Amino acid sequence: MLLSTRGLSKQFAGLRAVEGVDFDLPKGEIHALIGPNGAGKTTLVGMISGRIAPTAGRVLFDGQDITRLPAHRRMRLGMAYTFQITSVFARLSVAENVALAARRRAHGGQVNAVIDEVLERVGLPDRKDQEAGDLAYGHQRLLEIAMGIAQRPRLLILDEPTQGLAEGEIEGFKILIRDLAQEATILLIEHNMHVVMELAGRITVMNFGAVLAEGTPEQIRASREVQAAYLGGTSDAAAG
Ligand SMILES: Nc1ncnc2c1ncn2[C@@H]1O[C@H](COP(=O)(O)OP(=O)(O)OP(=O)(O)O)[C@@H](O)[C@H]1O
Repeated sequence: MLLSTRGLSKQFAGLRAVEGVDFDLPKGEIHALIGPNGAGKTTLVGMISGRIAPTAGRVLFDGQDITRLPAHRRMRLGMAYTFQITSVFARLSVAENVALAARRRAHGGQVNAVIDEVLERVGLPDRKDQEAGDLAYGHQRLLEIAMGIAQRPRLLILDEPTQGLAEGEIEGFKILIRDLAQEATILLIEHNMHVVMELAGRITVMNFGAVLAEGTPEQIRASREVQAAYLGGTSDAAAG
């Protein structure tokens, strides 16, 4: 396993946002985390990445207990995280944004090589010198992914990466993720069920802070519990 959680829990005041989650992510998998709004997905991933301190439980990365490691130390171990809301530096150029991320792992002349390589991979090589804030929204999301890849992560966590993307951009995103999966394990919080069903090898469904179901896309699509969580059990919500 590249990543495991055991009994991972977070309470905000009286609210149990995440409760006793045991989660396992094998190396090389594309894994989707889905669930209704407020199910606890972002909180769970926040505890995995080190942005949120758990109330109870443990996080293991490549066999090491990292529960108490700060986020920047987890990055150095090979975790990269892109946010739900774009987090690019609007006044810096595309290349400068990538350089900030690349310097976490590369040095000197290597940084320029990493910039060229990752911008090529996400399809933004022509945008290198443009101010990031001037990019179209979909391109800003791709830039964020480029910043993630530039850290050469072993685990890449993407929080709602296709939100706000146009249909054509989503096609490009799927190709990009399949390509990235050759070298990194991918954990994807995603609301677009078509993307989830096409990309994910396995899916974990959360509801009310707990894991409701886990399985292949076929198993999740067929699960009555999952259908109930999404639509009161009346339809095949998980299919689309
Ligand atoms: N900092 C916080 N303080 C208090 N409550 C919070 C905080 N962060 C999240 N919550 C609550 O915890 C619960 C889980 O939220 P979380 O954002 O993890 O869900 P989610 O599954 O990611 O939802 P969405 O799909 O809408 O992003 C929600 O009820 C939310 O209101």
